[in-house]
Amino acid sequence: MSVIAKHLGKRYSNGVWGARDVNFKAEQGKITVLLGPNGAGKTTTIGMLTTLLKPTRGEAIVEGSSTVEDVWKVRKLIALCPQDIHVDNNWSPLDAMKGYLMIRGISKEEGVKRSEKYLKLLDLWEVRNIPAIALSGGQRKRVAVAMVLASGAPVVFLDEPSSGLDVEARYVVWKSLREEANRGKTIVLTTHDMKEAEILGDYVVMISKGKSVAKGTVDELKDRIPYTHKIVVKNASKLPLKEHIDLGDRKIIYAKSRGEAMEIAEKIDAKSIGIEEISLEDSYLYIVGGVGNGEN
Ligand SMILES: Nc1ncnc2c1ncn2[C@@H]1O[C@H](COP(=O)(O)OP(=O)(O)OP(=O)(O)O)[C@@H](O)[C@H]1O
Repeated sequence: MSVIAKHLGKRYSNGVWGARDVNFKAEQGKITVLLGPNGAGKTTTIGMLTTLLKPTRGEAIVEGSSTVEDVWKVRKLIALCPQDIHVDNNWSPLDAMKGYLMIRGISKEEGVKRSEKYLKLLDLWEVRNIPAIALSGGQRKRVAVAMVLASGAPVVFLDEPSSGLDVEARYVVWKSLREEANRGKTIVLTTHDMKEAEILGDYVVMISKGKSVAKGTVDELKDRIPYTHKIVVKNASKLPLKEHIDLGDRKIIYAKSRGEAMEIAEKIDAKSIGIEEISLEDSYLYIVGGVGNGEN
């Protein structure tokens, strides 16, 4: 099952372009991550891919079917975990899951089986009978993730599935998403968290100001930056070097090798200084910061 975005754009009725030109292909058995800051157009893109929003331009295609012309065909193939989740306050996680699966046409017996499996997988078994009003925000979020994974839909979209989760809960969600991808699901998720994209993304699509500006595996995206290491300087008011990125609490200088990084580091007088290999965040700053070439 594949998901294709082709020059996808959406202009809202107030004239704002939520997305301008998004292009990518999400493949079966892989986790495709749409990575971008607040307001980049990730939710708008997910809306078009899931038939909730009609594109103003371009095409969204799920397994060969257009999300505009074949709405119901597409809807049968997909499940969506939205950014803002609503679980009825009186329903327990177990009831909510069973109800959701029933609506999706899954038999009662199978629904119970799947609910149990995914509540355990998402570490919700202990709270399965507690009314949702008594759950934490993170537990509610995990209920929603459990629902879409249990749906059996071959294509799953998740809009910021781990925002608001603590470290432990994030790992639980990440592990369950990886298992589902390994079982052959096509997973498309959004995040603004570089670490999440780096850990989870088999394929990462960087979105900036409504456009997909770069895409590829994490390693491919890292190769777009002509550096291998960075010197991270904390609490330094001034640096003797002109070329650095100022991130407020940290200042970053890039180097083409560990040796070069060590040479630069020796010249800097600061209390806290470290040398690190470059990460996806550096690649993002390089590409989205306008130094790299845009791509579509
Ligand atoms: N219903 C709407 N009507 C008008 N403008 C909208 C609407 N929804 C989103 N926008 C605008 O479209 C742009 C993209 O928003 P979108 O929610 O898609 O971004 P995002 O990348 O998902 O951001 P976040 O990480 O904050 O969720 C923003 O400028 C936003 O203000």
